Amino acid sequence: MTTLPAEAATLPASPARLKRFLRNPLGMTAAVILLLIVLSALFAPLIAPYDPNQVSLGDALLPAGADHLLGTDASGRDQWSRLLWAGRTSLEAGLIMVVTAILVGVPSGLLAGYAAGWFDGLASWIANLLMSLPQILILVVIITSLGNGLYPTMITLGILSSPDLFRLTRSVVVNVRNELYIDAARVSGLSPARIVFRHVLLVVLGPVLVRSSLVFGLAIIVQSGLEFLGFGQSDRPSWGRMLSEAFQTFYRAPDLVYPPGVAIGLTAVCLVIVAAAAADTLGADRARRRRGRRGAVAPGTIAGPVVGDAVSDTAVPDTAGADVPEHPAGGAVVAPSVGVDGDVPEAAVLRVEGLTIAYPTQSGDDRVVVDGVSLHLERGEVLGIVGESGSGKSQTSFGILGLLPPGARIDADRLELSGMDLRSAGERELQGLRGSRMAYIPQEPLSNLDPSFTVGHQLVKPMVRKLKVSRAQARATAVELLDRVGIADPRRVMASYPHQLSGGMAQRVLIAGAVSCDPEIVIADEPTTALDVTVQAEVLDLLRGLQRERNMGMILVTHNLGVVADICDRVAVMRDGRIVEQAPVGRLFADPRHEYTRSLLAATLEGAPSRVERDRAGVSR
Ligand SMILES: Nc1ncnc2c1ncn2[C@@H]1O[C@H](COP(=O)(O)OP(=O)(O)OP(=O)(O)O)[C@@H](O)[C@H]1O
Repeated sequence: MTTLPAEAATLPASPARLKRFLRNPLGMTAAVILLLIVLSALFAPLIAPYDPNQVSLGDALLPAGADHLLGTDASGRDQWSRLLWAGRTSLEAGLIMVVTAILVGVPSGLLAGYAAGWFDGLASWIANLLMSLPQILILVVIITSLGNGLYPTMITLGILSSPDLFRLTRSVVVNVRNELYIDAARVSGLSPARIVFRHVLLVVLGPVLVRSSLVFGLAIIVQSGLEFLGFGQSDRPSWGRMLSEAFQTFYRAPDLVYPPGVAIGLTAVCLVIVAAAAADTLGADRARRRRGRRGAVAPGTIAGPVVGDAVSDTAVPDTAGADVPEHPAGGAVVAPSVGVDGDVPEAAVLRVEGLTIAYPTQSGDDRVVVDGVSLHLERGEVLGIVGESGSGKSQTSFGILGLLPPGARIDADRLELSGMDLRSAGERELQGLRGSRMAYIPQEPLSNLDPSFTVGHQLVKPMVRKLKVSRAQARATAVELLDRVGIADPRRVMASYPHQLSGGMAQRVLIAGAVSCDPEIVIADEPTTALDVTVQAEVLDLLRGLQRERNMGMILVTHNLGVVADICDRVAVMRDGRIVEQAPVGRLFADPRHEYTRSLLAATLEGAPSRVERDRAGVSR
């Protein structure tokens, strides 16, 4: 998670995507045919030589000729004019159905997939119910009670086909919501609604558009079928009605079935081909991005673990900052931590006292994962939190940021940022603090950038929103920041997408984003774990440099005592949710007092004598 990839207002320009689509000859041909069909329907009043309903019994069943391009029907009506006008009805019908299906299916799918919980259960149940209902029976009931107008019929059909889009949207959102860049957006202080509109909707858009074209084709076929069966308005020509009428005179004029039949078939087939070509284009795009994420690792960097692992490893919360529930009075909070926080200076920017985080278990007891942790952070200070995996380092960080998942119970005697009590802050207030006063730097740089937006977008938007500066100002600051974090060609990188960056570059971008709104504290959670050793040292130097320049308080979560020795002022050693020892770095390395600290140091030094022992032996460092 990070403060950075918060917002992006527009869809990224995608000339490459368009080019790929244009290079697909089948898709292009189908798109052109569709366009001609739509234009001819739109301009029917101008193009059609006759009134489509003008009966002239004297001209009945005339063959195709100069006067009547496609001949006439049994009532002497001009077939070409009827075909053009009928296109309007059929396309309008398709549009009504597809728009209804989108309006019903997509928002509900977004909400169900993103918020989950009871709404997901209810919406999925309704979708299953709609899919199991006999649709033709429902249509007959609707037509009988509301009449056979185009709107009631097609809206009903739209509602009946919305479960398809609901399921598609929901499944895409369920996948996307676990992406780290969505967590990053939460840390940056975006509300759930903004996250959905800025980040999730964009990912859903492609598959939904593709599926909607198929629904459109289906709508035209279904509407034609209904007209063929005699449902529909007799005063409005449609392809289905033309087909039905042609069948009535089939033995006398069999050719009359061709124009409406070809129009229905051609439109439906073209829609399917365009949908398939669009799906191919988007699929190639996604594959490229995935390859990019795995492969866009520059020489000297290594790819990190897969996203899913990263999420579980770091126990990233899975929903936007839930309201922080109280720890149950007298709950299963075990003995307080034996860690020592020393004297807390009045100027401390962050004060945490007795922080306890617990999760309910199936047996009904609480499992305490952070147990009475007390720590503080001054401006300009770097506090390292070290400890083995699962010791509660990340949970402590998320507790401070107010980003624990639902179900987490949190309690603290004190939790203050510059004197502000975070325990009583509401979710909106916390959203306001995250990304501006409290920033976060994650361990998975590439996964924490939204692949859909350029680096520039992802740097500029949070500044515009949080600092209320103009886009131009934010852009200028972003370029300066990229330059400061050691990116060689900031303007080019601003226009790049995350898959075009190496892991080290992406982490520099995230660091630039984290400090862009001048936070009071930065929490860096294993910021160098996914990077190559050579890049690690540079990134640590960068972090230390920025932290000093901007006088920020920084919490550095790490497994690595070497990193602590390099850049931390104080260090807290965690084990099993408790701080077992907390001391200035020099003291801790020279004179580790807790047995666990000594074992950590011994493991780090791989059997080498401790500094105390070396000092005693007169060995200089
Ligand atoms: N949502 C959750 N529900 C229940 N337990 C959780 C949840 N998230 C984390 N935990 C537990 O909390 C404990 C502390 O996890 P945390 O992620 O803080 O460890 P960590 O020290 O940061 O480890 P690592 O260095 O591997 O990231 C772990 O035992 C973990 O299983």
